Amino acid sequence: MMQFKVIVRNFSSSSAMQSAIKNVTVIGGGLMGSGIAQVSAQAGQNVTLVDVSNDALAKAKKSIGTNLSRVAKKMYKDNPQEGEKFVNDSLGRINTATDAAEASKSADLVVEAIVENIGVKHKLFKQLDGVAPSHTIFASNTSSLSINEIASVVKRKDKFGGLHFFNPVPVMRLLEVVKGSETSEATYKTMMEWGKSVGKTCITCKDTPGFVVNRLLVPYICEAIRLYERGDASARDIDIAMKLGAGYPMGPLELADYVGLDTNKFILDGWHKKFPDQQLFKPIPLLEKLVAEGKLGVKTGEGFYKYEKK
Ligand SMILES: CC(=O)CC(=O)SCCNC(=O)CCNC(=O)[C@H](O)C(C)(C)COP(=O)(O)OP(=O)(O)OC[C@H]1O[C@@H](n2cnc3c(N)ncnc32)[C@H](O)[C@@H]1OP(=O)(O)O
Ligand SMILES: NC(=O)C1=CN([C@@H]2O[C@H](COP(=O)(O)OP(=O)(O)OC[C@H]3O[C@@H](n4cnc5c(N)ncnc54)[C@H](O)[C@@H]3O)[C@@H](O)[C@H]2O)C=CC1
Repeated sequence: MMQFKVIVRNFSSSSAMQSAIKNVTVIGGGLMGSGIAQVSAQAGQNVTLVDVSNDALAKAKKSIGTNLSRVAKKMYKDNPQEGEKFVNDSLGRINTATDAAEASKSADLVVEAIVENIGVKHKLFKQLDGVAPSHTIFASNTSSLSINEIASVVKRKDKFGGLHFFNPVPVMRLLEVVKGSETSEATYKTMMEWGKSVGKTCITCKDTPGFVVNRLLVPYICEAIRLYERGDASARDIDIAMKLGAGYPMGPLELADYVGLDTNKFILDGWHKKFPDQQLFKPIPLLEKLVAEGKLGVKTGEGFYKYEKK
């Protein structure tokens, strides 16, 4: 029987592939930013994790500590002392800050993982472009926006690309490396090398909506929400169906809650605006309702399901 086993690939500083990137600034300390900070620190890089919210930073540090311990337990199962050192060394490489401009002044790479909103991303990158060193590469972890459009506000368009991670970052092995129309070969090569250095298998994508994974995954999740909304099956049964019938580790509604219903809605709204005739991207009343009620999934304790608040 084929087994679906989640494999955590661990890259300590000693085993990591060398990367030209030593100092990484990760902007946005939510679900994704905290994971990106973790894998970078595990790989021996100096990380500054930035968020506008001190609460988010405190939560991020706590979850990084917990997740590093999970990694250490497996990596150093016969040597708990080494495991503790790995956790402390990795945590010690992560600083936190609330001033993105200041935090970018010493960065070789800035990875942005803030809210999926083009206006907010533009404001951030425009500000950083004026202060970051000229060699600094800018990357967005956007799920659905165009890398060219995000890069349109910076002068360093040759040093701008997409680095799209998957949730949970420490576990999911893929990194989509997105080349914008003006991303230079040198930037692309550095991004690919950096991706490998943080333990990911990198694929290359053009700057098309959703790149590879989300162009397939988001319509699938949306169709599942519509199926549930129509009352064709219960949430639980839809999820069981896709886990047992298609071998997915999570059902589509569980996955929507895991990704965040706000993020799902941002993606769908953006694509609907761009492609109003595409049926798959039409707004979903149930999704709108849940988001309006603040039921964003795991992160708020309720979405399609209820969760214990962490
Ligand atoms: C929206 C976008 O732009 C793109 C996206 O991200 S789309 C979303 C992509 N992600 C997915 O599709 C996730 C699908 N789900 C899964 O792969 C799995 O359900 C899951 C990895 C999330 C959890 O797996 P699980 O078996 O149900 O739970 P659990 O036993 O807790 O975890 C499995 C392993 O991962 C580890 N793990 C889970 N989360 C972790 C984390 N955040 N950090 C470190 N390790 C973690 C656990 O320690 C465990 O390790 P062992 O098996 O060695 O003990
Ligand atoms: N949730 C997911 O599964 C995935 C999300 N993404 C993308 O990653 C990005 C972040 O998503 P999540 O981590 O899920 O969101 P999140 O809501 O968990 O975290 C976003 C964080 O950014 C902070 N923030 C907002 N504006 C900021 C600013 N101007 N400067 C600094 N910090 C700011 C917020 O305070 C929040 O802590 C989005 O672009 C999303 O589309 C990509 C892959 C998967």
